[in-house]
Amino acid sequence: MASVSGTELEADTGAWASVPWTPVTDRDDCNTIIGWRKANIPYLPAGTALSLQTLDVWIPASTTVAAPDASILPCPPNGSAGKWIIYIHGGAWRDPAIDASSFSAAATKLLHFQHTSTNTPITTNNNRKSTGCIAGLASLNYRLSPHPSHPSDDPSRQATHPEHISDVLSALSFLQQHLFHPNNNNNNMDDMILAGHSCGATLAFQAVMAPSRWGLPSPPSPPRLFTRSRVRAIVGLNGLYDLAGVVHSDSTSTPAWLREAYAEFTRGAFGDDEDVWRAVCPATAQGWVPEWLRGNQEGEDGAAGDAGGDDGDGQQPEAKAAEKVVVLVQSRQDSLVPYDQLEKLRGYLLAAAGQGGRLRVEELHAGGEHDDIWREGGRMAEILWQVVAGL
Ligand SMILES: N[C@@H](CC(=O)c1ccccc1NC=O)C(=O)O
Repeated sequence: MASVSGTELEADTGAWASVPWTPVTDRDDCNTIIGWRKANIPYLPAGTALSLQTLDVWIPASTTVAAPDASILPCPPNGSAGKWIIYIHGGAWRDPAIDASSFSAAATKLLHFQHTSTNTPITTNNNRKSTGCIAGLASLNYRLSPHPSHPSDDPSRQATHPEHISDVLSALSFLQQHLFHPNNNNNNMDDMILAGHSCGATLAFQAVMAPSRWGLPSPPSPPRLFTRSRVRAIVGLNGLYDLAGVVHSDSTSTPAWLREAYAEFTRGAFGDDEDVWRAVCPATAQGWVPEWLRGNQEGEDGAAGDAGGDDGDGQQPEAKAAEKVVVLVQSRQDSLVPYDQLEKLRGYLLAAAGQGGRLRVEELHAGGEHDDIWREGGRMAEILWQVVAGL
C-alpha cells in the first residue's frame, strides 16, 4: 500500500486489505468472472470514517480465475495506462435509499465491455484501435443531509454543505494517493473520468472547482490532496446545475409538490441563502472553469506536491494539459429534472470554453425516467465506455 509522508495523511490501509475481493460474473454467463469488487472501503484514516464515508471499487479480471489477494492494488489491464471511472450517486443529497451500490448495474456492464474488448479490439470513434481502457471503477458514498420523511440518528446523515463535497474530495484523494500509486504503473496524469447522476453530477463539477470556494480549511482536515487536473472528463447524467432555477421554476409547468421538493432538499443541503445556492451550482458559480483547466495552484489545498507537477505550478499548464471533456446527458422523459438544467450548463460551458480554454462539450442521448439510467445501467455503461474509448 502506498504511503504518504506525514502520518496523519494515512488512510485506513488496514481496512483496504481486510475487505476481500469478491467475484463479479457476467450477467448472461454466471460462470465467467469479468471483474472483482470490494465494497464499503473507508476512505478516511483508521477509525474516523462514518458509515457513509466509504467507497466501492471494481477492477477488471485478469486471465486468472483465482481471487486476487485482498491487499493487492488495482493494476491497469495488460500493463497499459487505463482510465478510472468514478461515479457519484444522486438522491438530492438526502435519499438514504440511493448509495454507492447504485452503480452496480453499470459497473457490471462496463466490466463486460472490458472483458470482451480485451479479446476483440474495438475501433473508437476517432479510428483508433482500443483494447481494454478501464483501469478500475469506483463509486463513492458521502454524508447525506437529513430527510424529513426518513428521520435517523445516524451521524453520517446530518450533513450540510460543504460536508458532501468535502467527503467527495476526501474519497478522490484516497483513490489518487492509495490506488493510483506510481509503482502501480498508473500514474498518467489525466486518468480520471468523473460521472455523476442528479445531485452527484453537481458534486462532480464541484470537485474540479477550487475547494477554497467551500471555505474548507487549509491545510484541510481530513487531508485532501486531490489533483483536480487529473480529471480528464466529467459526465453529467440527469444533473442539477442551477438550484435557484428549479426552486423558482414556473408554477404552470412544474407541479407544486415538485417545487416544494426542490426547495426542501435545496434548503436542507445548502440552507436558506439563495446567494449560496448560486455560488455552489456549476451553471451559476462565477469563473470556475479555469480552476479545472489550470489545475491546482501551488500551496492550495495541500497541493505543494501536485504529483508529477504538470500543472501544479500554475505556470504553463495550458501547453501541456490534454483537452478536457464534458459530456452532458439528460433524458427528456425525466419527470424530476427539466431539460433546461442541461441547456443552462451547456451555455455556461460553451461561453467559458470560448475564452481560450481547452474544453470540449458534448451532448449524448438517453431516455427514460430520472433513475432509470442507473437502475438499468446499460445506457450509462455505453456512454461511459464511449467516453473512455474516445479520450
Ligand atoms: N428521491 C429524492 C428526490 C430526488 O432524488 C430528486 C428529486 C427531484 C430532483 C432531483 C432529485 N435527485 C437529485 O439528486 C428524495 O427522496 O428527496
